[in-house]
Amino acid sequence: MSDLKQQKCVPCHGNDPALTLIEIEQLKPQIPGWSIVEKQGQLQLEKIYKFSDFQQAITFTNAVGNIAEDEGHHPALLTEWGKVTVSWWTHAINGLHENDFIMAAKTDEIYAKR
Ligand SMILES: C[C@H](O)[C@H](O)[C@H]1CNC2=NC(N)=NC(=O)C2=N1
Repeated sequence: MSDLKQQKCVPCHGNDPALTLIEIEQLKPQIPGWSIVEKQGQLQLEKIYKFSDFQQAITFTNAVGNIAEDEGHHPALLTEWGKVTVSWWTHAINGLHENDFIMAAKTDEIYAKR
């Protein structure tokens, strides 16, 4: 399988099935440090990134927002002093799609290159 962070999100209109638990377990090793959490009955990818002040956290938040707009796939972002909590899931299917793993990998790349 090619590197997730090099992939583009595919349009998801709610017809695709959510990933199965087996598919999720197969993809998870490619996004180390991300947790699978269940919120309001939906599986989501979640990761907390650490920073040394608020400015760095908000700069990272904006960079993640920019790739979300580029890819047409949007996260939940909680920006606090010194940390940003990023959550990816696919609203259209109330669950996880490969797009979420692609975006998680791209989020890690932004953090690594900041
Ligand atoms: C029309 C538009 O592409 C859709 O509403 C997109 C926008 N961004 C999205 N982001 C996420 N995370 N899930 C979606 O289902 C979704 N749908």
